[in-house]
Amino acid sequence: MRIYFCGSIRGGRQDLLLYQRIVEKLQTYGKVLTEHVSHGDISEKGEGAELKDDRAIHDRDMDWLVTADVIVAEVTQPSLGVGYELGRAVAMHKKIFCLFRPSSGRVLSAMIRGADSGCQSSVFQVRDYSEADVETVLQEYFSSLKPNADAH
Ligand SMILES: O=c1[nH]c(=O)n([C@H]2C[C@H](O)[C@@H](COP(=O)(O)O)O2)cc1CO
Repeated sequence: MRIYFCGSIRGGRQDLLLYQRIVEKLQTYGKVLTEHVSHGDISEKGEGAELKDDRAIHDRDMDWLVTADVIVAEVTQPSLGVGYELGRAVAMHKKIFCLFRPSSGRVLSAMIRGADSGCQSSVFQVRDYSEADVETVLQEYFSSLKPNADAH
């Protein structure tokens, strides 16, 4: 399974340690295309600071998004890039799982929460969770996916 993980970079790196736990868990289900989002050496300046120009980052990520079987996004730390990736993924009819921590004190954007139709089979799902439960929540989601998603 090809998994595209979305997490804040220029929106702020406060949740980096949690992204690392998420990516580690996701790697037990398949290939994480955007593993770099969890790398501690990428600051809130982004990869572009040393490595790549912004167009190269955008085009590479969109190519990965096209090939992804499922998108997992940690949406607690607001990020324009994550919002953009999710909008593009919706247009591609991808399966999307968003994770939000109410304990942050933030209120999730209506454009993300409102994209979840509320039914369990929705292709766009938003899950409220607490940090301690992140692995369990991911396990529940991946075991609910149809077996043919594993074919890649
Ligand atoms: O350097 C980067 N590399 C990269 O892959 N991204 C992608 C992956 C992340 O899920 C998302 C983060 O967007 P933002 O930087 O606006 O928080 O955009 C974003 C940046 C910087 O904007």
